[in-house]
Amino acid sequence: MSLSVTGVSVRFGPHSALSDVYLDVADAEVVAVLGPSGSGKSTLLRVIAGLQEPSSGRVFLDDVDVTRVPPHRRGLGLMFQDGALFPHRDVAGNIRFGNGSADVAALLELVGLPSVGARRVDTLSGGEQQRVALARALAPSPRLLMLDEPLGQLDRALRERLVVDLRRLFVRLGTTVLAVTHDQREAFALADRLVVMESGRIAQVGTPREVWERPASEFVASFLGFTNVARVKVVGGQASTPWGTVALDATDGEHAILVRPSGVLLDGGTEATVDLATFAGDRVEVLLTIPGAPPLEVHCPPAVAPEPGETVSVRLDPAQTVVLAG
Ligand SMILES: Nc1ncnc2c1ncn2[C@@H]1O[C@H](COP(=O)(O)OP(=O)(O)OP(=O)(O)O)[C@@H](O)[C@H]1O
Repeated sequence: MSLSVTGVSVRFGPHSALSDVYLDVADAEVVAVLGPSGSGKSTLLRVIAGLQEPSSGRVFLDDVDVTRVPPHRRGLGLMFQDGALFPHRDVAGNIRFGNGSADVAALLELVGLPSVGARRVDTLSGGEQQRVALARALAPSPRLLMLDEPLGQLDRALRERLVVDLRRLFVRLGTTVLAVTHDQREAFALADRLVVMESGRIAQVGTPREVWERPASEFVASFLGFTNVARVKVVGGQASTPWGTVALDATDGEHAILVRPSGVLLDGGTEATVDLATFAGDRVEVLLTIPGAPPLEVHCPPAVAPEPGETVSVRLDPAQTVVLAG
């Protein structure tokens, strides 16, 4: 099922939770909605589900205007944070709730939990409960599945395992999926395309690779965890950054740039002092200080990483310096 949101705004009194949002999702596409707390992610999902009336704008499912259609007649599968399971009922009873004719055994097989149908929900682990909630959302055979923090409360290792299962399941079912998450790694692993939200507006839409390689703005770059962001002046293809000059393919004038941590080379140039070195498995994340400049993050292979207090000299790799739009 395709989805189209056109010009949707939601106001709560003087506060705008969504401002003029446009979004198209193709049939069978998996889209993740990312953004800081309060940026409007849940409100967007609630508008699409019919749980929140927009102040203006429209929602189309397969090109049919459903803006005034009640939630239960939109044919969507919902797995929302507040749609918790009934802990004292058994798994089958939870899945059948509101889905009388559901094939419980087949749904449990689908989410990788065969033979728990008779178990009480409160005897299942957190990860198993998430799978049951997913089975319940899939029970009406929705053509658009909407998930709000599907792996919300789980620990990192379990999330990473389940996200792979989810991705496989969505590909197999061919369901269109819109999933809200605040976890960018989860979004990258799950989605064909990402929507990054900022204060009720869409800050960027693109494939995970596009968003990672070319963040559209300083906001998106910072949200993705990049710290080496600065406003620079470009003259004749040379950018003067607080950390030294670098060749930059941009017009003369002011630009916002991002230097990837792997694009800071420790082989000559501006002198810097190592402030912090944090071991992160396959790399060491090093924070450098240059007098008068913001901190500069660099990722080094563990074998060659400098120690705190050491002096190094840095050079910026033009291939890893990106111009940001906003
Ligand atoms: N019913 C409501 N009444 C008033 N304000 C609301 C209501 N629902 C949401 N808001 C406000 O709208 C903004 C967007 O909220 P929303 O829940 O969509 O954000 P979110 O991105 O999903 O955040 P989180 O990641 O914390 O869940 C917030 O500032 C929130 O306080």
